[in-house]
Amino acid sequence: MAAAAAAGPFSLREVLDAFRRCVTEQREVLLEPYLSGWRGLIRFLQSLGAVFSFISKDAVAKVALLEAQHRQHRFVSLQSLVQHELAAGPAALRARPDSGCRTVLRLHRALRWLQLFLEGLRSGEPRTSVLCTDAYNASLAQHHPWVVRKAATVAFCALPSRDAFLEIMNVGSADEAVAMLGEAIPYIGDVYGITQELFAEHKLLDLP
Ligand SMILES: CCCCCCCC/C=C\CCCCCCCC(=O)N[C@@H](COP(=O)(O)O)[C@H](O)/C=C/CCCCCCCCCCCCC
Repeated sequence: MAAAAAAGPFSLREVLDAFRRCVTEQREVLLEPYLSGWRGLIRFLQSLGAVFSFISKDAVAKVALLEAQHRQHRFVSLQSLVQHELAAGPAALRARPDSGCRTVLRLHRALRWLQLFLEGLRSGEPRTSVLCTDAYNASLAQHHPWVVRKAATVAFCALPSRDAFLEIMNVGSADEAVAMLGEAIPYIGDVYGITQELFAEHKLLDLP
């Protein structure tokens, strides 16, 4: 938990750099920058206040689980993690509530939410709660029970304005922030696309 909650202000540039460093020439997704990108995002979420703590706690726990596996097995990439866990057989993997694969899958779905949300912010729509709800309904919501969906949509009403979001990104003027979003979204989309293919290839997109 401590590592994922590391101090320091949010910087979209750092998150962008982390996701840019994720993808290798061989189209592998490196675990270290992937987790670093998530740690940056979590820092942002934690700065939004207690109303979002049930979400950040879940994200912190998932990143911490992957950090522990990264330390223990020295996985370099998502591909090596998947290969290692599949070696025990698909049935054994499906039975594990603490597998790296099911944890990555949850973050992977959240990455799709992020991609859609950032696209919305870039589009100029000022109502962040609407942007966030739309992105959520098109991604994570279908995997969450009613009570989580309800709590999430209530929390979204407490989101700061679009202008505040652009300021918190810490990259200069609103125009510069929007430009950086345009730069960041394809990197995030690339990581999402490669992970989606990897999980589809191994029939892991519905891990319980
Ligand atoms: C300048 C713009 C930058 C935007 C930065 C956004 C920062 C967002 C940081 C983190 C995103 C949250 C990641 C949430 C991961 C959720 C994983 C998940 O689906 N977990 C559920 C299933 O887990 P298992 O039970 O199967 O282990 C779990 O039940 C979830 C519980 C918490 C509710 C999750 C709601 C997620 C809403 C989407 C994030 C909204 C954040 C809004 C902040 C802008």
